[in-house]
Amino acid sequence: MPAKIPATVVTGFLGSGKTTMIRHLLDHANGRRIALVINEFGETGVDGDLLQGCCAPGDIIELSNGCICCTVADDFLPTMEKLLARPEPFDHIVIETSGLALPQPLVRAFAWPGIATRVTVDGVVTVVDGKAVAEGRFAEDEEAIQAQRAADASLDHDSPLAELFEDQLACADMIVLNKTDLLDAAEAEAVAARLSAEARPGARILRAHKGALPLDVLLGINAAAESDMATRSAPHHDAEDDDHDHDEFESFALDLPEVADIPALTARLRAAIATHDILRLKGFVAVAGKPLRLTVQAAGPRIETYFDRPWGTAPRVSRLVVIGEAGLDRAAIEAAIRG
Ligand SMILES: Nc1nc2c(ncn2[C@@H]2O[C@H](COP(=O)(O)OP(=O)(O)OP(=O)(O)O)[C@@H](O)[C@H]2O)c(=O)[nH]1
Repeated sequence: MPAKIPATVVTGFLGSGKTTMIRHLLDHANGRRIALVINEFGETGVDGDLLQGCCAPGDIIELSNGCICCTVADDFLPTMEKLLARPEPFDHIVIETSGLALPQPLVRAFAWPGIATRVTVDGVVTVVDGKAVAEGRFAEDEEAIQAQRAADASLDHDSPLAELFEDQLACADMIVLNKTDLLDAAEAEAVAARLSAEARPGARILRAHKGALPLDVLLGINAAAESDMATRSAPHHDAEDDDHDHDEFESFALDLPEVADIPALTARLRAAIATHDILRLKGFVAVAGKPLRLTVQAAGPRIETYFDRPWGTAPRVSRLVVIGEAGLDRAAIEAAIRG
């Protein structure tokens, strides 16, 4: 029987640096043929666009019908079948889950008949925004939990952000403590200690800047993760409990006219993010007089803008995707960003 194709599942919260790490990996693939499956939260795909040119065009598949962990049977398995049916086999498959996905249901799908004999999960790599952890963005608000429990004795769950974070860590073979450039030595130590307390035994924790880790470190872990799922659940979950919906989070796209003043746009974005607790914002903006499109990225409070490539024949449409916990005040956010 031919050897199974190894697949790496890359997970990690919104904006932690998954796409950046994968871009680095693909740029250093040294001729290895890697297929990429990308899943994003929200209907506008930004990651696939950012990764264009890294693989042969047909080797990137975007799944945009909702979060991969909820659409495994309808979307993910047929996609794998198609990849496996290609006449030229891939050396490796990399799957970037959405920042809101639970990795467990996806990894479990690799045990399904039809897939199990042909692919194996080489490893689950969880990317962590070290600065966000240091700032306590995934920490429990103990007072709020106690107040909720006091009000409803049957209630036994943590904040959606904290639960997701724990689930993503509990599944990992390797945890990438990313964004070390934003941490001092003591913060980095404290974050690493927190991660190792929540990681499964034996999971490696690697520090990284912009996810720049060698391919041979990220790939080739040989974990066969689909075969030991019982060890990959966070304490708040039963081993087989994939119960998960995304009602706790929402996203919308916002179209803008051409922008003349980038610092003014950034200031409006900063104010909107702070006021409305936006978790993630990303997209492309047309700037007056500029042939290149402006990529705009915000992970929590930090905003990055850079010109990446000419619009070419694509319409100069400025579009930003906004993601936050459910209940975003869309009208107010739109007004704040438009100015
Ligand atoms: N300062 C700093 N920024 C980083 C680092 N790695 C990634 N970023 C930035 O963080 C932002 C989000 O990075 P992405 O790679 O798009 O994150 P992601 O996890 O793919 O995001 P989603 O797919 O939306 O969940 C971008 O602005 C990156 O340039 C890092 O090591 N340091």
